[in-house]
Amino acid sequence: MNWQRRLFELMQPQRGRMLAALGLSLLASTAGIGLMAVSGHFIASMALVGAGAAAINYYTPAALVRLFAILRTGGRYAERLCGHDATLSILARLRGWLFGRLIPLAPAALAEQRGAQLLSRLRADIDTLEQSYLGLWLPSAVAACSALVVLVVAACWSGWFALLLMPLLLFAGAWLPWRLQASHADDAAQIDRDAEALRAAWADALAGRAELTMWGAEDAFDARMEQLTAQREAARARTQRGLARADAMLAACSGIALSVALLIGVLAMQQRHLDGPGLALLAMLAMAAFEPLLPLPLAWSRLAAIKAAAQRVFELADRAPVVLDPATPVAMPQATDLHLREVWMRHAQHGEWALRGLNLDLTAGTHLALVGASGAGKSSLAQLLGRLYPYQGSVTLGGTALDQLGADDVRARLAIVEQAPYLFDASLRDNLRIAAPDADDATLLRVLAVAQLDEFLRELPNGLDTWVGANGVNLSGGEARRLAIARALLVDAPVLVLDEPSEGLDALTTAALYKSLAVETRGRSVLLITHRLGGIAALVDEVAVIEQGRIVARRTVEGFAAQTTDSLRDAG
Ligand SMILES: Nc1ncnc2c1ncn2[C@@H]1O[C@H](COP(=O)(O)OP(=O)(O)OP(=O)(O)O)[C@@H](O)[C@H]1O
Repeated sequence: MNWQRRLFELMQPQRGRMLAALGLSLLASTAGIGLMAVSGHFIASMALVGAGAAAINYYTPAALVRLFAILRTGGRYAERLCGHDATLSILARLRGWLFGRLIPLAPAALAEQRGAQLLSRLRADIDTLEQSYLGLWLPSAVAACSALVVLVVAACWSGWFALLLMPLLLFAGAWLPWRLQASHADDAAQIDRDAEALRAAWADALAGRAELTMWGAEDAFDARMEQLTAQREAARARTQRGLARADAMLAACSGIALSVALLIGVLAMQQRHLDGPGLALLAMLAMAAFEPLLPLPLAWSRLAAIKAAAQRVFELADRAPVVLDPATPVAMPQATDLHLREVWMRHAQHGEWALRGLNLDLTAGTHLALVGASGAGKSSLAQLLGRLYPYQGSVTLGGTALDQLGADDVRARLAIVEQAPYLFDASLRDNLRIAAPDADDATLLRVLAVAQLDEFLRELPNGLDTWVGANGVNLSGGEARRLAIARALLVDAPVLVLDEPSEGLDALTTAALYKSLAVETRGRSVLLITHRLGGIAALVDEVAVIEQGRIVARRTVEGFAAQTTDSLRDAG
């Protein structure tokens, strides 16, 4: 299905408002043409009366002038109201539709997209698509219908006049805008590419300002921005020149039409088929016929951008989610033993394997640490358990395959605190309540105490109402991580997976955190992912070692500590 059809289908629910705006716009436009033509006739008649040449019926044309003027002004006002209402509804629908499509894609099917860049590009694309109705299709439809009305009126008076007017209208209303958009398609693509590159550069400049300043790379960065801006402006200027040429040619067409009308009109006057006011009406009609065509060059210069935006949006929306919920999820088992057999997983479809035939058992109530070097695959395992990425091999929870269970059911059993948890631009309370919307303040304070944030909270003048900022920017890394741990504790899930919870914490706080977590999670399973071994004995009973995506050893925590000491002694 081509992109226009799909776009129209998406706009279908707003069909009524769109048609109403079209009708009103057509009314305003034809009333404008009528006003010009009747005014010409009326003024010429009045001049003749003034010269004493004739007596005329004053009332009918005066009433028509008033009627057309009212219809033109009122129609234009109502059309704007209705058109913008339709556009805003289309915008809301497009945004909602796209958001609904994107949610199941993140993160696996959007692996190659950067969050901020994706967001700003989609925003720009949706804004461009929003213009498709009001900025392109509506003026085109109005111009076509108005031209048809003028041709019918002209044909009623003289077939020749209509025949001569038609090619001029076709040239100005169809060929000119089409030619303009075709000859500037490369410029439109260039503007689009440069805008995308500039958006990415701006996102980098804002996020990486400190690095750019620190390493003295600001000038090079600024030069790149300037080059992109200059390139885009050059393409814009070429398009503007094309637009100016098209406008001039349109005005020339209108002038030629006027000359044709005068020529035919004068000939008709000689044969006494037309009087002076009739000639003025004809001339004004010919000129006014081109008025609805004036927005067309600009409207059609938008076509390439609209097409590119639609194709990008549909390409993204058509992507299949990589992790699919089963059509009929199996009922959640009571048991919570977790078994992984020969599990392979990677982040991108053709990327490197992060887990390579991993085997791991976490029977109910076990507290296990997963340790390994950076890049060994620890976080990948947490992401797999959170059902964010597909896998090969067998993963069972309570004896049922993980991919047979509903994703929400799995998440209710498995609470996962990621290595870089996301915090929302909201208060501490709201960030916690995302996990348990009904939790009261006492419950929140209790889990914050378990996460060793009670002292921190006491020092905050606004307590739970403290604003954490976008992605917890107002908190330290360690505070943000502990807030995420507190949030996970609210779920009361039988299996808790903690990815590097001690990152950014001093040894004393780490020890206190592990101790309170040990009490809080008694009877539940814990998978502690870490590369910092200090203090883990307070929380876990066993340690599994991961290397290059496989478990290579598993020991009691005491056995592991003894072996590590021996290895260090041997190395020394
Ligand atoms: N989003 C991603 N896209 C592509 N590859 C990834 C992604 N995340 C991790 N990887 C790759 O997967 C492999 C395992 O990474 P993972 O983050 O699981 O390691 P880790 O043991 O948790 O390391 P660290 O202790 O440094 O966090 C690495 O080779 C890494 O480069």
